Amino acid sequence: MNQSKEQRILNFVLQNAVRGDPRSVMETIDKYCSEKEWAMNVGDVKGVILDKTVEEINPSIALELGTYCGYSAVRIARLLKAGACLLTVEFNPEFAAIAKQMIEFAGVQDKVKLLQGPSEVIIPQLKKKYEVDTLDFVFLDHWKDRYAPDTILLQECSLLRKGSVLLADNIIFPGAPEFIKYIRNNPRFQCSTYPSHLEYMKVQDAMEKAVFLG
Ligand SMILES: O=C(NCCCOCn1ccc2cnccc21)c1cc(-c2ccc(F)cc2)cc(O)c1O
Ligand SMILES: [Mg+2]
Repeated sequence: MNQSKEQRILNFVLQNAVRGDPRSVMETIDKYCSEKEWAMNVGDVKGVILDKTVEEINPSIALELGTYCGYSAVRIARLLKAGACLLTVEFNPEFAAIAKQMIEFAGVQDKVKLLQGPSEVIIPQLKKKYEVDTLDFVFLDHWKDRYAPDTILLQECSLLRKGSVLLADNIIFPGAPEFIKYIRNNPRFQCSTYPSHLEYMKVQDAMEKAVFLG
């Protein structure tokens, strides 16, 4: 049975990156996906916006929706302080299996908890099953039509507190129009837009940051 693109990305990392070195894993994925096969990692350009946001917040507890191959999980986890944790949610079991290996190879597994399933099921479980109080940071990078309903669900589950920061990928391409309409007109969020480019392409994209005001 021939390999998936995601398996080829993982194999390239296992053969070319330095075990235990998150920066090496990120660079190797970016090299493969810019030179050989495009893939929907947040990438090295938007990745800098993600880095700056994580460093500014210095979260104790972060949630990522959309793990994929684990690129942004490695990217976020490498910046987390001792004792901090990233919960990352992946719907697709094959992608989750790839990401688990990627996260372990990078050596950040002690900071990352990978949860496989749909966000609408997992978000309501975060408090009781995963012992979350409130989230300091949420990175939205999953189905673009789930950004708005999941932002509402996070509020309904009391998972946001005054100052919680959401960062959403792809608000230009593929786009998340319902989310933008919801969040920019909502007095409970302070929004800012970070124009950028689609991963590995010269196509315009942007990230949206939304601070929950409580
Ligand atoms: O579609 C994208 N991401 C989402 C994946 C599925 O996510 C499903 N998924 C993952 C957890 C999770 C939890 N609950 C429900 C669904 C859940 C995505 C797509 C593109 C893109 C850009 C140009 C193209 F020509 C084609 C595609 C770029 C991106 O950066 C993306 O992030
Ligand atoms: Mg994305």
